[in-house]
Amino acid sequence: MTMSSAKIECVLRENWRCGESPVWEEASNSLLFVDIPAKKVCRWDSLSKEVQQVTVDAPVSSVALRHSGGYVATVGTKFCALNWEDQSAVVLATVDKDKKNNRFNDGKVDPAGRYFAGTMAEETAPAVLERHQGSLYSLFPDHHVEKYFDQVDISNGLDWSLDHKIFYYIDSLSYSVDAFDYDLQTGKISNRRSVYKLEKEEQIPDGMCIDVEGKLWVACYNGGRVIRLDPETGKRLRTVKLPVVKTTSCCFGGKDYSEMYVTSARDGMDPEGLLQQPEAGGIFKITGLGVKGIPPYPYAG
Ligand SMILES: O=C(O)[C@H](O)[C@@H](O)[C@H](O)[C@H](O)CO
Ligand SMILES: [Zn+2]
Repeated sequence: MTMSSAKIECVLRENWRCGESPVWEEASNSLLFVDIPAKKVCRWDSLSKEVQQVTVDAPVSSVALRHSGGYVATVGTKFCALNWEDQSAVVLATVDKDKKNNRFNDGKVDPAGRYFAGTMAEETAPAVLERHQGSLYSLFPDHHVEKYFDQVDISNGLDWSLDHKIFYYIDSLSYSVDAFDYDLQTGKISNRRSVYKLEKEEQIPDGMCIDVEGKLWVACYNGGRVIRLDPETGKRLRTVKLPVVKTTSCCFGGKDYSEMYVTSARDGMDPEGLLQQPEAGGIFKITGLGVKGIPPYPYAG
């Protein structure tokens, strides 16, 4: 089998501090993403190339579409509804009330419209933090929150298998991509196991998304790459390197979800690294991968 050759282009060079949570919004031909420490939710119009930004009052770690309009986002330790027009955020639920140093990290909506997101202790430097402080939660459509487990270091990438029977999850400092059995009816998870352990040069697993063939794409923080994994065999199928080392997350978007978008960070880089990687903190578009993605699910509440 020949692998199609990928083309990588930096489409936005605004040098975000920590770009994360890319989400394609088909209705507006836009890429949504966040800059966590800058407390910004951004929307890049792929046709006009304009970026709009909404600034919130705490680190914002993920954003998702909302069925009833607008978006939802994880801000600090709160699940919020975001109204783009008047730039307001309404709190839907708060987690980790006893953990003042915690914040949410990555989040994504499941195929039934529940918004999953996990927490972590705030970092003093990338991947330097008090360990085991995080938990994984989901916000149900009726706005109640369920907690799945605690003892998480850095709650990160997540997605669901195409048949909705498996939930994939990354706790970054475990250097593993894990799977759980998933019950879509109840939103319950069980039977945790590892499907892939990262190799040393792949560094820290961060954001993740699934493609139409059921294979997983994982952005490797400090590894400057996205890797494609077969969760059934545990084998890495492909490595696509990017011109920046702090690749944080990935999603499919564009026409028919045939393009991949990758976010990156510049926080934590020294002046020399920034000189060598002027596109650090940019948003990248990868075309010619030869495989498509699936549309993101909107929050149902
Ligand atoms: O965006 C995230 O997931 C974290 O908030 C970031 O700080 C880094 O990606 C992390 O340090 C890598 O492990
Ligand atoms: Zn992340």
